Amino acid sequence: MAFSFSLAAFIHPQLRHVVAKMSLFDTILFYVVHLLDKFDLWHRLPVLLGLAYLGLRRHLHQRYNLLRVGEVNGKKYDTEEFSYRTADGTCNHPADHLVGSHGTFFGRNMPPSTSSYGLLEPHPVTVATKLLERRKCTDCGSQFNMIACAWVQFMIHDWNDHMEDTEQVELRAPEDVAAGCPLKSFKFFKTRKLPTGSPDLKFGHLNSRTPWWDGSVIYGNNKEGMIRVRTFKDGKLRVSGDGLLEHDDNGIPISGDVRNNWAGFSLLQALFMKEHNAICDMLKEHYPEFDDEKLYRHARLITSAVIAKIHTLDWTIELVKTDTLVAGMRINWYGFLGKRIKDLLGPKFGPILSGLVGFKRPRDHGTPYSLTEEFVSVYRMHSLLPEKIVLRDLKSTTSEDKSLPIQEEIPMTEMIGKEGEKSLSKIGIEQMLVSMGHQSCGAATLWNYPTWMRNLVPHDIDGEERPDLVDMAALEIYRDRERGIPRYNEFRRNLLMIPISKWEDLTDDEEVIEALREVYGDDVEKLDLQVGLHAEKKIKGFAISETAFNIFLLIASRRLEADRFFTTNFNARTYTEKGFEWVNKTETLKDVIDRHFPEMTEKYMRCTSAFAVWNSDPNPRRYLPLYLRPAT
Ligand code: HEM
Repeated sequence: MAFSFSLAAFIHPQLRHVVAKMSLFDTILFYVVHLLDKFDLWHRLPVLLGLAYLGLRRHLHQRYNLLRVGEVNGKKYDTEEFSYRTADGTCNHPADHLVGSHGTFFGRNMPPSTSSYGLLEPHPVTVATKLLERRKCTDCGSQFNMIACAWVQFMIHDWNDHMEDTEQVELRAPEDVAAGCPLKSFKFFKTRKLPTGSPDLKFGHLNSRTPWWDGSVIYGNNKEGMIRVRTFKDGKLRVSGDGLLEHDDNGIPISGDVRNNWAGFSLLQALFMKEHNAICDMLKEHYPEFDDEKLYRHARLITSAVIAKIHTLDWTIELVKTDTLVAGMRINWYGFLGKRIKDLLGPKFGPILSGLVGFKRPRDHGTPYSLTEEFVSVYRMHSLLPEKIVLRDLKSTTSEDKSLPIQEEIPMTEMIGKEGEKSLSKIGIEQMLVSMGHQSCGAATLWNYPTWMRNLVPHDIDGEERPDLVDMAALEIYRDRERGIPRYNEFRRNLLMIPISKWEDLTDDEEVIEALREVYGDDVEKLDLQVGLHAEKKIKGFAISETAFNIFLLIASRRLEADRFFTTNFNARTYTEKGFEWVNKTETLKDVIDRHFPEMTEKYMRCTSAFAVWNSDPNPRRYLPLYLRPAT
């Protein structure tokens, strides 16, 4: 009794209630995680111990942070007949054809906010003006470049977008900040809110994109979208002669997703449509009996797996650049025993030893797959976008460190939407790709929200420009509140993380603390999630906050392990022998770039990953095996 009392006293008072709902086993795991959190220790541990911490934390999130929103009442179907990714994301879950399809509910990682603060408390435009708007562009150094920034939008447009209502809201800038705001007021559509029919979470929002990692950003989210991009010849997609996207008569790109596009995003769409077409050529050569439909279906499976693999083994490793995370992400794909053993023996030894990918059945931990409201919030990374694109002169000779002289600086406003498409076609795919490779992207910090996004022309779902401009910085604060996302401290408690009790727990930056006090007083509970995520002290090597990372830890695994085409059907039988080989041989974005532009990285890239700044140093050679390394 005395023992359990003293243990309870060890837990942060605001987290004691979470233990009440846990099993004894989970309570013990939670104590271990909490102890390491108290001393801010896990990321300083040697790789193996750090991995053990992440394993325990992920287990707890799988048990306590997956909430079902609404019922999915699809049918059972013949999984053999549907051994391909459908246009609208149906027929992936083995027992319910609707799970994860276009137009289903977003799930949740935690209950909606319980705070009593109003939608306008403090006013979103005040938060945007005093804490978010960029003062001067802070970049990510050599860690992350503009390809990495475009990549994350490329992923978001594969996974999620909220359906809108037909009713509009208007936000007016409060008088004391209005003079500093490009828009004194702006209008936008409410998020569409629907009853779920379930007693716990009564309302929910619908996802207009298929949440599976199915490449819908290039293939579309339904049948009409798919028809738009296909040539219906040899399985191929429509790509223009200059290697970029084709456009319709209104100047809108032909691609799976065209909303709020910019040149870098379109470029990645074009690159992976080319990848799809190259896969079609390869398949046709080896399987001449395949018709257009069969070529398309197999090429889609293969391309989607290549994208998922690059995100897991290349992009994420650059985002959270520590030895522990390199090991963790590789274990997600290949397992603890590594690539060589998996290639040799197959995924025989379960998810930890052989990886989540190829596991014999998908796992959803009792909650049907969807992406979540909180996942969307932690991916609000518009501060990665710069004020201008720095174009490099490819005609000049590179210096020894592969640096290139600057040819021109183009404001981002000329790189977005239809105008951006025109700029890109003048620049061309190669110059744009190399230039993006050489430019560092913005950092996820306060006072770094792009100024041009405070009077942005948003698109509708068809890529048409809307008449009402929006202040995105303020809109994002409003969106989280409107969707019931808990504020920062409640969000952390729900993620079993230690909440802050004073501003100094969040940051050492005096200037930031002063500004937080000006907007929120001393009430740390009022702090908006976005502000907290951007203000939080970062773990060494992390380009994002630890709070955001904990959502990634859960969902990055879930996107793989819940998907039939990354588990039961991740094999040569479904992908074809040659297709499976294609996925196995592609590890990084550099591999894809090398395939389509054979001389580019050799000539212009010095660093190891195509997501780092290209003229920066490659990763140093390390002799100690990864699992034996001390903390980074
Ligand atoms: C030029 C580039 C971009 C433009 C013009 C743009 C614009 C927009 C707009 C207008 C919205 C909808 C706002 C609303 O009504 O709620 C949005 C949503 C969003 N954007 Fe971007 N964005 C860009 C790049 C990015 C990047 C680089 C990221 C990084 C992850 C990103 C992440 C998101 C997310 C997570 C949402 C919320 C989606 C949802 O509601 O489900 N965007 N963006």
